[in-house]
Amino acid sequence: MTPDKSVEFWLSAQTGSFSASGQKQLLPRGPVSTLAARAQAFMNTLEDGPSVLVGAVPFDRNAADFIYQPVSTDNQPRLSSDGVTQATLSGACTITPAPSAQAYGAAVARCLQLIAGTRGEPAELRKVVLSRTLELAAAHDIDPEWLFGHLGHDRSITAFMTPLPSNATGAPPMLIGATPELLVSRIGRTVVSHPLAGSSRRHADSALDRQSAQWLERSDKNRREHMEVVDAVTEALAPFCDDVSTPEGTTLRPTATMWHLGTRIVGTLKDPETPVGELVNALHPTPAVCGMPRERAAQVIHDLEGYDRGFYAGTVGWMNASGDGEWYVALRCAEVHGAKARLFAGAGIVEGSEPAAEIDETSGKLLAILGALGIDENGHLLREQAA
Ligand SMILES: C=C(O[C@@H]1C=C(C(=O)O)C=C[C@H]1O)C(=O)O
Repeated sequence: MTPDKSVEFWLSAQTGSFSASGQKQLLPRGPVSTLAARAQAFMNTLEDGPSVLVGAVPFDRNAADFIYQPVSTDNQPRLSSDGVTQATLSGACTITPAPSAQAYGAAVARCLQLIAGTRGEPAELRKVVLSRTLELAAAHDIDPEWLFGHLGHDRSITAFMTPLPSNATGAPPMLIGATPELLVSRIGRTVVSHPLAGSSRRHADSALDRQSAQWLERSDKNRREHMEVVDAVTEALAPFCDDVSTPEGTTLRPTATMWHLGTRIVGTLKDPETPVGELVNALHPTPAVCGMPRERAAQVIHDLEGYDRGFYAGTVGWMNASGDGEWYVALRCAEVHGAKARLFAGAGIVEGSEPAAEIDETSGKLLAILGALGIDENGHLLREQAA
């Protein structure tokens, strides 16, 4: 089944898809620290409509989220892209990298100096996730459902689409993406988080592809970076859960364009009343998208990136009156508004990172959304893909 125009919110995972139509009532907006309390107050006074909230939390913990009660919700099998025929944007488009790849490389180099400069200090910087963006201007409006529909080609990811706040009248901006990363889910007492950190590119040639995966598995730098994220998530969940464990250990997680190291972390709530909003607050943003220590890394991101991430590297999901919910990290995504889109990708910078490799890694991550748009990083049309 292909996306329905009246639907504004979609999450389409391997296990099935969840969609929500219409916006009935906005949750009073606020920072993530008050999310659980606002959601609770909302549910307590709810008179009609679904007892579900959907939407997005921005990267900045102090910025206001955009979460609402929809008019109706639906659960279906995973969306397939089978009916989606037009494979590329129609007409010419231009892409302006912001920053340029070269300027991004310089920011990575600066970041490495900052990391080295704090070595030995009590709160030394160990990791900063730096991102870059591509500004796309198309000849015609980009249809959010069309783009979302194309993301279903990659069955390893969770495709998402959610509206964003807007001052203007007309269709709101949408955040649309193909995330491989679960921030946290809470169903009953079971809590799951599946952080990723450590990446290498996929290749069409199968021998090269295998080599890239093996390199990642054996890379000490990536393993260390990954374990630090796993430790941080485990520590953040520990106060809420009895037995936090990693049943499968660390495994290779492929998407269509990237290899990642991933670890599924599972716990059982001590207090069955703990709602998912409280867990989102405890975890967001993890070092997979911000860095370590969190506040110091967030400051470096603010100083070096030079733009507001908005909802990129935030979290997108749903929660209900029982406190259940699923929240994914908003990655491999674009903010789409009319004929314009802004695409985002970042990479974790640690001691030993190399600017050229981080430029290449972010290019690989951008391919998730560029491929769905049918263009390359320069805005050139890719060959007509099989739909
Ligand atoms: C920041 C992004 O990805 C994150 C960073 C990763 C890394 O540095 O290895 C891996 C997966 C994600 O947690 C992104 O896709 O923009």
